Amino acid sequence: MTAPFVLAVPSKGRLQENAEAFFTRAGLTLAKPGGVRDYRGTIAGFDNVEIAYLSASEIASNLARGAVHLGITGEDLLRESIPDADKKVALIDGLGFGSANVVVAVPQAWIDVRTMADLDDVTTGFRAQHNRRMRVATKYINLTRNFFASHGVVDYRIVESAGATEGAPATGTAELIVDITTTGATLVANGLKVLDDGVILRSQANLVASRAADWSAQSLETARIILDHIAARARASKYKEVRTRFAGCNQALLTEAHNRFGVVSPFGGPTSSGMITLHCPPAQLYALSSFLRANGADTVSVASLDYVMDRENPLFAKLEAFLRQ
Ligand SMILES: Nc1ncnc2c1ncn2[C@@H]1O[C@H](COP(=O)(O)OP(=O)(O)OP(=O)(O)O)[C@@H](O)[C@H]1O
Ligand SMILES: O=P(O)(O)OC[C@H]1O[C@H](OP(=O)(O)OP(=O)(O)O)[C@H](O)[C@@H]1O
Ligand SMILES: [Mg+2]
Repeated sequence: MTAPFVLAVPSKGRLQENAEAFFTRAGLTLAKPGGVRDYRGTIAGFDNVEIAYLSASEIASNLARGAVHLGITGEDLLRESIPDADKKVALIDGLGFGSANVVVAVPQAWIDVRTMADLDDVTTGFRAQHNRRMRVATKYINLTRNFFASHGVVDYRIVESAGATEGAPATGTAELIVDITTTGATLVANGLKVLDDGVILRSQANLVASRAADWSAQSLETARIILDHIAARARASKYKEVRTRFAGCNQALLTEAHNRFGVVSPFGGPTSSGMITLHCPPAQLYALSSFLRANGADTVSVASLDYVMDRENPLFAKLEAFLRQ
């Protein structure tokens, strides 16, 4: 039997539910044959796919090693744990969930410290005055080093923190922190503020491909089918389907609709009786239907799309381009 194609899915934490819902929306039904506690799964209808349920950070390291072909994890974990990440993994698609920023935060009481340049001044002053360097609590060691270096900040040292990082300044184990934040509530609760230019990374969950995985012809074909499902769903959710028929519907009108509302006509121009099917960005639906009625349409119907299967698959194209590099 040939080696299976391995897809890594978050097994816990805040990415888990969203990741499972994402595959379901794409028409890929994940199943755990051994019950909820099983850390191996399958996709209904795929014989040769193995789902590996792992934590978000394990998914990042497995992608780097090539132990999984595709996986879902946070960009923060990829950039932190994989040196030269863009050579080892391809971020195929941002998924619109798991959004969080990796930030530099200092005590709110430091009213004169608003920017990284201000931080540079105080770290230098601190070292001169106390004869030791300011401490930065974080688990994002590599991101912190690179970001501080790019701002010329050198008088600091990192105190590795595995959890409750925001508490470090109050408990006296560090002067400032680098951590991930979404709502900012944890920072505020701990009397901290983000520096104005202190956003290191805007992260979200991504669908990620590994270069080091075993990309046999069969694995590539499996990836193509999985990405085809995902692309069809992504394409469908960008548009609503708009249908109408009226005598004055012509190519000039469609060109105007395209330019004004971002509308596309996937099946070509209107029929001889003026029948047309359009795809329209959701935010432009009312404006488009007003435009069509002003030009003679009596009725305009709007429907949601589940899937749009195009010949082109931009996600698979990205994977192929990455593996060719
Ligand atoms: N507010 C947030 N705080 C932390 N992580 C977030 C947040 N929002 C989104 N994430 C994303 O979720 C990823 C995993 O964090 P989460 O806390 O959900 O998992 P976890 O089970 O704690 O993982 P691990 O055990 O590996 O730390 C983060 O690396 C980040 O990409
Ligand atoms: O900006 P906020 O919306 O307040 O979210 C940020 C907090 O959430 C995360 O912790 P998490 O809940 O994952 O706990 P953990 O550190 O144990 O993983 C993160 O480490 C912050 O502490
Ligand atoms: Mg966590």
